[in-house]
Amino acid sequence: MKIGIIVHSKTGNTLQVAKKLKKNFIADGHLVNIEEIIAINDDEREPSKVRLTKVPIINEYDFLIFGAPVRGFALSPVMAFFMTQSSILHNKKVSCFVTQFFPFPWMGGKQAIEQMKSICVSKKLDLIETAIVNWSSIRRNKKINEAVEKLRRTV
Ligand SMILES: Cc1cc2nc3c(=O)[nH]c(=O)nc-3n(C[C@H](O)[C@H](O)[C@H](O)COP(=O)(O)O)c2cc1C
Repeated sequence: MKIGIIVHSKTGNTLQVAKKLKKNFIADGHLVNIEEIIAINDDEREPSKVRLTKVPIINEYDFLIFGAPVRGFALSPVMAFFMTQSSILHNKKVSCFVTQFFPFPWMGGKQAIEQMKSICVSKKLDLIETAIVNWSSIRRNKKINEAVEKLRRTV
């Protein structure tokens, strides 16, 4: 299967999880690309005002994984903008994950995932699985491995 891991990552945490996921998918025999979303105004808080410098073409993938950081108890505006404006084919299979600094999912991770879920519903995407990685958790590595395994099983 051809898998696209679509990532917004400023300080590298989300990208680190994406790279681990990619390694696992390759071991499972899939074709995998990481596509980074980059914005000129990465700190913009209003999704509709985000301006992207790099817009990945994602229609060629059979399965999409979206990965993004939590910003201000919500999904990063850059990912919110990309997912909302992107002309993704209806019924495409997707999974989503977020990374957040705080140790508990209710401190932004859950809210960000809910946002991703509602974008998927509005785009008629088939959302298969979601995962949250809490970066400051003392069990961070375990959480990364659990998220990777969870997402890996969905493909
Ligand atoms: C402006 C801003 C707001 C943030 N808000 C939250 C938050 O509400 N909850 C949280 O747990 N982490 C928050 N974080 C931390 C990031 O979600 C976390 O460090 C994430 O793993 C960064 O991912 P990246 O390295 O891929 O950019 C925030 C970071 C920034 C820069």
